[in-house]
Amino acid sequence: MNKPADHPPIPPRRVGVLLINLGTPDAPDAPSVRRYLAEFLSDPRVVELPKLLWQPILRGAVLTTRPKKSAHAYQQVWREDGSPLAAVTRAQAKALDGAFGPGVTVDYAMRYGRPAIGDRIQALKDAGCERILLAPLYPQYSGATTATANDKAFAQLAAMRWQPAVRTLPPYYDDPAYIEALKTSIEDGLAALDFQPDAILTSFHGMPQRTLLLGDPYYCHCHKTARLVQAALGREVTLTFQSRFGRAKWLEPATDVVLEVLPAKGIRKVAIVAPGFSADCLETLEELAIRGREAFKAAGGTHFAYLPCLNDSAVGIEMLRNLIVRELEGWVSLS
Ligand SMILES: C=CC1=C(C)c2cc3[nH]c(cc4nc(cc5[nH]c(cc1n2)c(C)c5CCC(=O)O)C(CCC(=O)O)=C4C)c(C)c3C=C
Ligand SMILES: [Fe+2]
Ligand SMILES: [Fe+2]
Repeated sequence: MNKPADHPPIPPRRVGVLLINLGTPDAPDAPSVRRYLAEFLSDPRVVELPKLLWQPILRGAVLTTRPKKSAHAYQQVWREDGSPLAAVTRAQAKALDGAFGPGVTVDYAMRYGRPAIGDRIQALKDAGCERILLAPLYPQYSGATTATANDKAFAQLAAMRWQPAVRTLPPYYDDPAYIEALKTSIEDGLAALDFQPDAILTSFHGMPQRTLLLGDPYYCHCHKTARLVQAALGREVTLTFQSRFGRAKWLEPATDVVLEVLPAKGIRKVAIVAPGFSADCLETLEELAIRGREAFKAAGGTHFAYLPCLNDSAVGIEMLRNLIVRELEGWVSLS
């Protein structure tokens, strides 16, 4: 049967992989940070307070003070190619594009800001992707990260007449490929130091403690990752939670508090790593590598090293490639 002359174009069938991360401002200035924070902190998966209570606080107190302070922090870590989180995620997508054969396109999107998840799903579909793997790059699951990224993708699907089939990448907090990549990366980082640390800290982004009681597995996923990293390294690691936000009680122990008390306990040399972040970002480069170092030294610490995230390192990309190949099984043959 012939196609009617006005039939919509049909591109060749492809598979898409969409890497998703949190998102970041477009520029390190207060108006851009304000726009970003307004979207991020209005997400009910992130701040779980009734809208009528939270929006006045957000619009009144938070968005009038925090953007300026955060913009200053972003300026400390901004790169020539933009925000570290955006630059690294872009590099990860580039490194993985082509790694799954000619029929698979790898792209990336951000939950907040740009490139928007909805736009990239539509672009993949327009390019012929009838099957899409959504890959939120959070090793440990939480409602505030993994779930909201998937929600946003599903909201786009809800508006599409011809939806692609989708799969989602499960959290990989205990995946041997992830633990092995962390082990290699940490060992390489330690070997390059001119000192041997008395303690290794694994710092994970915090969450309100209430989320644990409400059934979010994030806390347990972080603990399992830390325990497996400890076993893989064959030495003790100390788990901490960073980036406290707001007045509620957050998961403990807090990274900044631990860094400040360690020197008094005779631990004056530390190395700190952030296994919960797939890409270095404000929270690692400014909060840990800059402010963490200052706090530790001010408290009497003598040696401090921040070990980078897996980013687009060879081991990091190989790990992501392994996870993704597994999830694409049955969609593409890659033997
Ligand atoms: C890796 C997992 C993350 C969890 C869990 C998470 C929870 C969470 N975060 C906030 C508030 C803020 N986070 C901010 C930055 C930020 N958070 C993550 C990751 C997780 N957040 C990343 C990767 C980043 C960095 C973004 C970048 O541009 O580099 C910020 C903005 C920066 C600032 O003003 O400090 C806020 C605010 C809450 C409330 C929360 C849990 C409910
Ligand atoms: Fe955060
Ligand atoms: Fe922070």
